[in-house]
Amino acid sequence: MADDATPVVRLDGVEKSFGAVHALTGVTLALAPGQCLGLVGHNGAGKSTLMNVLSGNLAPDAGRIEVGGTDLTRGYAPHVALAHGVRCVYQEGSLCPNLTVAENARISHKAISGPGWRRRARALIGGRLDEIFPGHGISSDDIVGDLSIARRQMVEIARAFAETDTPARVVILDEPTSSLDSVAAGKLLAHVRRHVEGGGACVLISHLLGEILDTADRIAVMRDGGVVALDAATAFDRGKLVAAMGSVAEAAPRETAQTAAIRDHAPVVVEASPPGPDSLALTAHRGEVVGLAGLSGQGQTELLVQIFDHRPGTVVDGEVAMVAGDRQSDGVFPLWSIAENIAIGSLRQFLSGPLLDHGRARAFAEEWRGRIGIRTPDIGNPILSLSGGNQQKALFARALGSTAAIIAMDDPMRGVDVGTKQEVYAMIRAETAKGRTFLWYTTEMDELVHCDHVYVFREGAIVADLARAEMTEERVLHASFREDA
Ligand SMILES: Nc1ncnc2c1ncn2[C@@H]1O[C@H](COP(=O)(O)OP(=O)(O)OP(=O)(O)O)[C@@H](O)[C@H]1O
Repeated sequence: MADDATPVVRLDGVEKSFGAVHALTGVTLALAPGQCLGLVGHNGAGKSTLMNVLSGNLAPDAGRIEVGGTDLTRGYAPHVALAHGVRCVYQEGSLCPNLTVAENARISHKAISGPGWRRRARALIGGRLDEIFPGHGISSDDIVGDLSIARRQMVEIARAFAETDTPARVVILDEPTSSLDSVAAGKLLAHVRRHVEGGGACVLISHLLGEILDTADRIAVMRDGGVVALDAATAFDRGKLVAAMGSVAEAAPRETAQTAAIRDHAPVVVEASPPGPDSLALTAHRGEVVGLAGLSGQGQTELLVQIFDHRPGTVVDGEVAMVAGDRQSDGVFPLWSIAENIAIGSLRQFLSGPLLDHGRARAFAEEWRGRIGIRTPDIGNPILSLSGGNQQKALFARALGSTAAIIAMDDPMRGVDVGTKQEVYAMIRAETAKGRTFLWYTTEMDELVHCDHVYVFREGAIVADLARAEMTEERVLHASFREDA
């Protein structure tokens, strides 16, 4: 780490507003070569907006942008940022779904052109994927839209680190591990360290404070559009970060005794079985929190969808609501308002004869905005005006506000800040006390403590059923890999 070197990037007094929302209120931040800067803050704090300014996608209302000691403020744009080696892995993904992995690599590497470009694009992206995520299972000829969200995230990351005519001087990673399981996340974070130790620079945005503390050299904490703390990573611990972000204390996992009693209740999902050979079957009781774990893409989402759809062969006693993890593809209605996105899960409650009572639907959404803390000046604004984490909160509100007895959650905490997570965990506990059942697929190992028991998935089958008392990260990982692998 070279603290005294010329900053590779310097932002000075950057301001940005969207109508009444002051997303950035005068941010000054420098990044040295050979440094990983961790950036944390609550949902809507301004992290993505700041990175969109740095990558040239948003013009600031005021302030200066310097790259490599040169003032580039006037005319700064994505192609200027790229030409100066500033790369960005976007939270919502920026790949073209109808193109192949290699074609997507070609789009951001214009130096690959002329005869044989396809072969070179394949080699470029394939090589980076092999280096960062060995065993990734992605072909350079795969159509991006056919890949799981985790694999799309891997391609996006490999593309940002790939180098042709300009080196990757600064790689901005906006919640890069949100869809990766713990094994793939570990590979990425090890690569980030290799990158900075080789003289590159990274900005790492994450709501997983452990990975920030373990990976970053310096940490900046943002709150309400400004940087409120900035220091060496060693000066922080989890508690200090949480306090600087203005978040709430952590909820305790529920008692094992409570868990045992639930098994006496009637099952609401009976023997739901994924198609994999020799699979155990999933059973969930009234008032139970059932975890689905394992490496990502092992059939967890497919089983949730099977239960959500009440497909033949699955006995489900009650209505099911789903919280989508891949919010861009399966969750938000992008042309609708925040209020409409929340109320759509409960429309029957708002029927007045054959007509919809819009006033009641809006009041319902307004109530949920307060309960789950969606940061917006107006619930009638478009859903896409919300930060990523706040969009995810709207999806929670849609499911929790419905009358469904069973809530299926597909890795639902992607992009949700630590404070909100604690509030959602508490809401889940309160709802189970009223008899609701939760089926909860998570790629965050820490969340499994909130489950009564956990099914571990491997290659489309359930291979283990771990009770709370016997659940450790080691056991989950052990079951996630084949004995002979
Ligand atoms: N295009 C936009 N139109 C209107 N408001 C926007 C737009 N983009 C961002 N905002 C607002 O700016 C504020 C900062 O959003 P930003 O996405 O930067 O937050 P964030 O810290 O990245 O949050 P998260 O952790 O949820 O990703 C939020 O209040 C958000 O609603």
